[in-house]
Amino acid sequence: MSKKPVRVAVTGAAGQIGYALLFRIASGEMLGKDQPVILQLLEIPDEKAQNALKGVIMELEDCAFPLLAGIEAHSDPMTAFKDTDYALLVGARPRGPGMERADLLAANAQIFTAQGKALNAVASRNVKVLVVGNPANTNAYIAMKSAPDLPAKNFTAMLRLDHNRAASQLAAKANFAVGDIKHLTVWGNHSPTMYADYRFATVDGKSVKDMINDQVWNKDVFLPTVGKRGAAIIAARGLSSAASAANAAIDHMRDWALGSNGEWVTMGVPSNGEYGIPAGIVFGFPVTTANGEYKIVEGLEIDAFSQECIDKTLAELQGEQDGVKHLL
Ligand SMILES: NC(=O)C1=CN([C@@H]2O[C@H](COP(=O)(O)OP(=O)(O)OC[C@H]3O[C@@H](n4cnc5c(N)ncnc54)[C@H](O)[C@@H]3O)[C@@H](O)[C@H]2O)C=CC1
Ligand SMILES: O=C([O-])CC(=O)C(=O)O
Repeated sequence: MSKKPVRVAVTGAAGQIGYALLFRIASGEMLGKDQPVILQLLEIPDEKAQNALKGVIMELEDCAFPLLAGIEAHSDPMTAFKDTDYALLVGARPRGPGMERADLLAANAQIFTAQGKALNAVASRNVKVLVVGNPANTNAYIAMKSAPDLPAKNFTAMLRLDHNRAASQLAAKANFAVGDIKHLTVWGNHSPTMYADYRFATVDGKSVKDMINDQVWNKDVFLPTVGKRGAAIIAARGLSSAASAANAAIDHMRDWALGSNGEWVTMGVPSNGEYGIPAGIVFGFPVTTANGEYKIVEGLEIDAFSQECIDKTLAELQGEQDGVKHLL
């Protein structure tokens, strides 16, 4: 018997990430090749954006995806999020050259109070929320705080792009296949302060740290390369990363919904006090996922250098949160 369709809301659906994301969701890459989906697409109530959304919908129709059980266009989050099971909050202003993601807070924060309230009012009580719009951790925090009737744990931020970037840099450095790396993580904020940590990573049971054995490369090359990759892409493309961001969003939601088979993945999730991160801060952690739930990997040793990195990214997140207090 075929499965009942689930509802997937995507905001910013006519934007560049939206264009790289929707077709993959509709083809079953996110929730499985046996899971029908109804897409609930939100764009701003502006003629140009709504027209662009119509065009995207025409293309989705023209793909004749067997799993696409319905498509809706919306201009109001209160209708877009009705009964939604999954919400991918992508719609927000991207940064341009010379900006940091935190510079977007003023422009984007209000989007996430409104959308948090709408999710609180009309979404499925089990909705799984992924915030992609930047600054992603703090926007997820805002949405979570604006939705007091939904479980806080259901609000997550995207650090998977950073995780994937780190895996790729390590594979190139130590000459292994990128898909073979296990136990990698990225701690903290989706910003240049993030701490990509390969101390526990292995390939075929061998330690990646031992294979590389170069703390200077870690500190002076690897961490800045991963941390500033978004800016490097903006400098090269004139636009922020879109296909790789969409791919990371698919990875994040797929693993959350379908499980990571014991493997670590990185998700930005509200802390419960793990590793000394104050409760409620949306922080990148190593997690494993099973049965639609994630679990933070606990008990890892944090050495002095790692603690310094974690403290730095935490301080930045606390500063961002202080800056949005008046909205909550
Ligand atoms: N967390 C991450 O790893 C990444 C995050 N991003 C962020 O994702 C966001 C979207 O990026 P792009 O798709 O490249 O931008 P874009 O400008 O191409 O598209 C954004 C779309 O969102 C729409 N939008 C704006 N406000 C909205 C609202 N209140 N409700 C619904 N739709 C709304 C716009 O009309 C536009 O069509 C940006 O904030 C960007 O910085 C981008 C890459 C990676
Ligand atoms: O850097 C940006 O502004 C877009 C983004 O978040 C990324 O590519 O990591």
